[in-house]
Amino acid sequence: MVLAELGNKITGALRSMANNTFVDEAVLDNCLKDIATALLQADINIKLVKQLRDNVKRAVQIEDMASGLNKRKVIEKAVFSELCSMLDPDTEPYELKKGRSNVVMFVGLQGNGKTTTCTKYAYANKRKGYRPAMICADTFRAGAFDQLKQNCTKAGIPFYGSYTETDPAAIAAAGVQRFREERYDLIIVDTSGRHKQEDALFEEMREIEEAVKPDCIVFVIDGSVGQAAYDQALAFKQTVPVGAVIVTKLDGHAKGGGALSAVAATDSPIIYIGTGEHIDEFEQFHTKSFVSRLLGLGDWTGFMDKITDVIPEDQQPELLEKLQGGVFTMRILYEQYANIMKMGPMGQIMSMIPGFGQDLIPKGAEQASQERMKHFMTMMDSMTDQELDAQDIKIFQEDGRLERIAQGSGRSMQEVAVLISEHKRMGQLWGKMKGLKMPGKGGGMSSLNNRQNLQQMSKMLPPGMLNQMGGVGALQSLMKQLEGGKLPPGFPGMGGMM
Ligand SMILES: Nc1nc2c(ncn2[C@@H]2O[C@H](COP(=O)(O)OP(=O)(O)OP(=O)(O)O)[C@@H](O)[C@H]2O)c(=O)[nH]1
Repeated sequence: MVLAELGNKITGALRSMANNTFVDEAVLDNCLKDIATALLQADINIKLVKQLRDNVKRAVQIEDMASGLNKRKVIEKAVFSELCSMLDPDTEPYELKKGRSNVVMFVGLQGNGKTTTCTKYAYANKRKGYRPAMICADTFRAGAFDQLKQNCTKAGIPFYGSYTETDPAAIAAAGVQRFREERYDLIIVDTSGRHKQEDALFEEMREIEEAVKPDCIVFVIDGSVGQAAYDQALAFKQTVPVGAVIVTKLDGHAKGGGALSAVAATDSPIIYIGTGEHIDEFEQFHTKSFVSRLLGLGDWTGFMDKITDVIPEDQQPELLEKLQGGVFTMRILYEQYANIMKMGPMGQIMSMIPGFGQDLIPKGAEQASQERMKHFMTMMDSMTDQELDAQDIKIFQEDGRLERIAQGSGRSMQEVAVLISEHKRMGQLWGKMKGLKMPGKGGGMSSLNNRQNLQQMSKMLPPGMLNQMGGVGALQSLMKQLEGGKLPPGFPGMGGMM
């Protein structure tokens, strides 16, 4: 991600202050100059950069600072907090409400990733327990309805559109009415875009808004738009009441900064970012976590979001019970693989851990790991209930079992044997976790910043995940290194599934 370069440059500017014995006005000015240059190079709006510089200087008041204070730390804190303010409009996004039909309309220029983003948004909320449905109100682009249909079919989401009706507002209204009647609680309206801002597009947007009266309008913007992003976002906001922003394509070569400035233009919060073409490559946006990650400080909140996403709170006691029981069956292993698969790309998750970059797990290795898990799950699909719930692995030594599982799943007997030994290895790991306590609701889920909390977290992780990360010991040694102010060059034991 090119944004990582921005983070490195800002961190570099902050660290360079350590080269000076005394941190005075001149040192601060130099550091801020480097930070401003980095932000401008990332296409952040020039007015916002100037504001950040002025605000940090005002907040720090270096000449008046008491002599005992660690000036570098104060400056770092001020920069962190100004970066957060720049990305946080201080307005809350619309919160979806259960038990009613929430209508969310997506707007943005053509090609910015609207249709893909609508599907990702629907899918992310489906996983949270909503019943989403999508409407294609784009009659401008030939093939738009087909694209939406294809996306929805893959994601298992109902859709509505028309090949004959030419009025997008009429399609949107009819679709919303139908899905309301069918009691869908999240109705997503995908609108058309144009290559550029033009009156016809804005008029159409107004008509659709009028027809469906959405609860929230989401503005989708491509992360690579650059300095033009601010004016583009402003034009949309002046036409319809944009309430949230999603920045797409923050993977790849997007500089990102321009699109991030859309927050200031729309006065609306970023709710998600797109980090790839795949439906899973979509992350909830929390300003502080994002800035933390940008500066290489990790993102425990995002990390815990992912974990609580896949182990819903009501299932956590059940997991705890199994843990305390210390019996590790094939069925538990199956559930843990399913949890890991639900978490999405591992590289994305690892980048949320302090000191790790997105590039730690190469995409190829990640795919191979997912494939392997899928194969394991297919083999387990061919097991009987007796095998899945067996408390003693010896059952698999009985004549013909391995062969039957291999045949049923279309895998080789050797692969089934590998699965059995993997199960054994994981069972031993679980044995070590016997009797541990699970953090309770609000019990430090988002503030895992000390050793005790980190240990707690390790207890919550699905064992497959923990294994991928290098086990409990790896987490603890990571914490030790962090306490010592050192970021580790790599995570020990990245073997396991990878
Ligand atoms: N790398 C990457 N590609 C993305 C992301 N989001 C969308 N895309 C790709 O961007 C291209 C355009 O996406 P669409 O969803 O068709 O764009 P759109 O804004 O709906 O276009 P119109 O329907 O014409 O308005 C597609 O190839 C998507 O796969 C992302 O986060 N990362």
